[in-house]
Amino acid sequence: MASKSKIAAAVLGASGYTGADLIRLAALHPGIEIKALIAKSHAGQPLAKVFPHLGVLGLPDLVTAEEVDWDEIDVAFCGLPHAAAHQEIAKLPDSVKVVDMSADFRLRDPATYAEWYGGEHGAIDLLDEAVYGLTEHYRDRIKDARIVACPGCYPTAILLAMLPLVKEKQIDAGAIIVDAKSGVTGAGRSLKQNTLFAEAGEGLAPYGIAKHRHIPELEQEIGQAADETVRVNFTPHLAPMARGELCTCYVALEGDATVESLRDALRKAYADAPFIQLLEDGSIPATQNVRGSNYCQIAVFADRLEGRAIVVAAIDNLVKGSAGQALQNFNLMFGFDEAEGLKQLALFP
Ligand SMILES: NC(=O)C1=CN([C@@H]2O[C@H](COP(=O)(O)OP(=O)(O)OC[C@H]3O[C@@H](n4cnc5c(N)ncnc54)[C@H](OP(=O)(O)O)[C@@H]3O)[C@@H](O)[C@H]2O)C=CC1
Ligand SMILES: CC(=O)N[C@@H](CCC(=O)OP(=O)(O)O)C(=O)O
Repeated sequence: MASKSKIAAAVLGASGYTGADLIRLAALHPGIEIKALIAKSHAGQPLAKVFPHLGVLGLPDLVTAEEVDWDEIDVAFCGLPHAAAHQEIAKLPDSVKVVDMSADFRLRDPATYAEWYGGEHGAIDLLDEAVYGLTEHYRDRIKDARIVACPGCYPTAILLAMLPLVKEKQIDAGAIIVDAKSGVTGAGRSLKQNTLFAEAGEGLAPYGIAKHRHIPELEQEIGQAADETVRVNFTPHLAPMARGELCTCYVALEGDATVESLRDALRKAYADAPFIQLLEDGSIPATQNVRGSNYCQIAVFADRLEGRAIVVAAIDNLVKGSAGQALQNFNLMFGFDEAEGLKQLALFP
């Protein structure tokens, strides 16, 4: 049993990459007791066998969701593939709060979900109660939510960089062009040809050009901030590294906006944000500066093209882009300091 002062947590998808990083972080959180680790094909195995680096924690073996006594669980962190996530979350009792790292509750319009995710949403009734979990922009709503839908890793970095500029009308919300790179852990732990070392290890290639499923998520959030329908140009690339995400955003300035006024907008938006690091001395955001940490580095640069600027954001896809942000949202939902359990710095170099 969890001691009364601790929140009892279950991790759905404990044999996946987001699940593993969630366990790594949550196990050291003073207010959490991890009570159940849930997997599918790995159910029945000791955690130490699935992830030897987590064996030192002495946590229970992996089980199926059916084996868990959900009356004992206060919160479920969900690191399941989309579609499977909403099916499993719909089975949980209302007494369990949910921090979902999948895409299933991010899009508010079920028709948009069906269009981009290749199938009808099977838990539409739960969509209404889900709050978008971009912590820095939804704090008040996250505090009272039962289900929090953590953003995708690319949208996390891009929206953190873009939303303050859109809200302050510093940039044209309908003319944002994003060139993004992700490490291969972004694709999960299951075997895929394009993430084999031989095929990803020494190359760089775009994918999902003009049709990646993070586009509707970006358009939903940027459109809401701009109060108009927008289209976003977004091209992700698979980069030869395990972790990390770098998003370079090319923007058109509005009115008399300048590089300085863009920096002012970001400074104002993130004055009280413990994990946003604004680089204003010419330093360049880089994945190696945030690796293993919950920080997002953002910097604004002048463009040689008149009336334009370049905004660069870097995160670790498995921390700020999923498990770290999930824990940050958990902290708000359960009344902890937002940074509890997340204060470690990047593992550099
Ligand atoms: N990787 C990343 O950088 C990010 C991922 N996400 C999202 O988080 C979620 C998890 O991603 P990630 O950890 O990378 O994925 P992985 O492929 O590494 O892990 C998936 C996990 O889900 C379990 N699983 C797979 N299919 C089912 C099913 N049908 N029913 C129940 N459990 C199932 C697997 O169990 P088993 O191994 O036992 O079969 C495994 O534990 C996804 O929705 C992803 O889109 C979000 C942000 C960033
Ligand atoms: C490298 C890679 O494949 N990345 C994943 C994004 C992972 C992520 O953050 O997003 P979701 O939660 O929406 O899956 C992709 O492009 O689909």
